[in-house]
Amino acid sequence: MTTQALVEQIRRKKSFLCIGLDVDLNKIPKHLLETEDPIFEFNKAIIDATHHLAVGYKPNTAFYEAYGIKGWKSLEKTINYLNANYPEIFTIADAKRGDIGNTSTMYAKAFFEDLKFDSVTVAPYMGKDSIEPFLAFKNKHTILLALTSNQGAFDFQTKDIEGKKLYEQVLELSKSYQNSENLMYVVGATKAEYLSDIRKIIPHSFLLVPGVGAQGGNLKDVCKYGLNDQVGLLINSSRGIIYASDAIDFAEAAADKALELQKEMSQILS
Ligand SMILES: O=c1ccn([C@@H]2O[C@H](COP(=O)(O)O)[C@@H](O)[C@H]2O)c(=O)[nH]1
Repeated sequence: MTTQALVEQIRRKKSFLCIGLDVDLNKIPKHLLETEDPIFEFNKAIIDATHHLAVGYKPNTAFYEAYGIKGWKSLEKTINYLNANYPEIFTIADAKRGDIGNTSTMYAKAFFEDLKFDSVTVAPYMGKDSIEPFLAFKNKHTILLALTSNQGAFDFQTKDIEGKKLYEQVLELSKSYQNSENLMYVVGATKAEYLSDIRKIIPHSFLLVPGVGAQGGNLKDVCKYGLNDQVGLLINSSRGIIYASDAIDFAEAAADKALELQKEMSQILS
């Protein structure tokens, strides 16, 4: 998907919401456990109930890998279902990959060619030759971890190195990579106070912002400095939406939570 198609969808739906599909079999309604593929049935119901309110879905691959080959099959069915039924939706494989060049190419093929995701999250720690293989794919997006939402972000990412914070170095250096127009960045909603400085370095890039909802991040705080002329934000909420109810009405309850965020976004955009 092109960035322009994503921006058009955001403007049409008045939403920049991304719903995280982090499926935990201990948290989903019990009746689904009797079906052949509970993870897929759960995702399908959530997607059907919320697709008009969200512009993206983000399965975190850990929640599928944890269930072995069955989990990977559920991930494949989920992305195929999205691409077949809602082709306008932006899809993110939250896999946090990155390795030496030839291995990164294989990761990129797995997520962009085999599973046909629009984007994948990548860790920047191994540098340029670990990231450029992902960037080589046209109309696919590489979402680089910049300043993450967790407490451990302060262990390394905010450390001063030669007068700049490490995450600032990541943002600046990555702009010089080949095909850097295919880059987006992860910035946690819990780090909203850094967004004004971040926007000085990457004013035009899209940011994937997890941490709203269960982690305590706030939509308004993020939008204050995070928005740009193309909106430039994808706000993710996973547990706060998909586990709104563990009863038969789970999909409707998720839609209600998604609607609350979409309404707030619609107001902010107008
Ligand atoms: O900095 C980061 C990077 C990724 N995540 C992921 O986003 C979701 C957040 O889930 P919630 O339930 O809305 O808290 C999850 O998949 C994380 O692994 C993040 O939270 N922070």
